[in-house]
Amino acid sequence: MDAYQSVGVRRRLKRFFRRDGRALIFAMDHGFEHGPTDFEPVWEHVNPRVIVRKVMRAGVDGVMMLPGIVRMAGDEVKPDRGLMIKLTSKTNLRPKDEQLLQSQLGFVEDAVKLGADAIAATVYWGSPAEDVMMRQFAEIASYAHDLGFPVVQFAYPRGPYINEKYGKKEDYRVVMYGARAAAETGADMIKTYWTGSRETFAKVVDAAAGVPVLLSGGAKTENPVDFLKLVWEVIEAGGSGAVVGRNIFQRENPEPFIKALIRVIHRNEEPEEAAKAEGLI
Ligand SMILES: O=C(COP(=O)(O)O)[C@@H](O)[C@H](O)[C@H](O)COP(=O)(O)O
Repeated sequence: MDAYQSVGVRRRLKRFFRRDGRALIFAMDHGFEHGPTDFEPVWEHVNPRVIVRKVMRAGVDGVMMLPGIVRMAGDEVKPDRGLMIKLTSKTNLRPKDEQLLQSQLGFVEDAVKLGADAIAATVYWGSPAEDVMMRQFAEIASYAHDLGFPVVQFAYPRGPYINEKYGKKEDYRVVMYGARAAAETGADMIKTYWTGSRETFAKVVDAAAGVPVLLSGGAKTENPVDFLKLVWEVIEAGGSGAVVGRNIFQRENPEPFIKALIRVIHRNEEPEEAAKAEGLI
């Protein structure tokens, strides 16, 4: 028989994924991590209740937020969607070299009290502060697993040595390394960068050895079809979906865009076809 906790981890993880094993998750930690200027393109979305209501209506599978935003807008998250609460972050206000550390800003108990279905933390693999973030992740994961909660790792290679050795943090060799390190540290879901091609992203998925790998959205693309194409490549590479923030909340009318993303992720529709069906082109 399974330990009780294993059942909890599996059940909660399923709240994010549809039967196809894929998910579209809305990310909204930007007010803290990038600053409220990220919301300026569509200022009404600075209010989490407004944007969360829209993304729920459009059909996202889950949301990711920091604890205080869950307190403000958690009631808007429908009970049949996954709620991911992230317990580490950093502001953009720190001195640059200290931005290679994410600090813990909440505790597993807080996430449990707020009704989390999964608990997330970032590790900047290769950062001078890697040791601190590894420990944070280990402590969060150990306690969360004990209580039956899955853990999500934002596995981001980042730091001066990576730049020196690989030229950029999106080099597939380091993204793949980060994904592997996430799997080896007990992550139940991994969020990471796009590596630039289907072939290289497929290697990242392989390196994660069965732990679902989701794309971290990135900056908004002017042409919505370009982002749909990117997500299409992720799915073709064996990725399990995407965690998307700016490409959703920086659009004046995010609902048809989300519906098009759902068509690509869950119905295997080609990007142009999905965009046409939702009136984006
Ligand atoms: O991971 C984050 C920031 O990463 P960054 O330091 O900007 O590379 C999160 O703030 C976001 O949740 C994540 O980037 C997803 O949001 P978008 O990139 O799609 O806006």
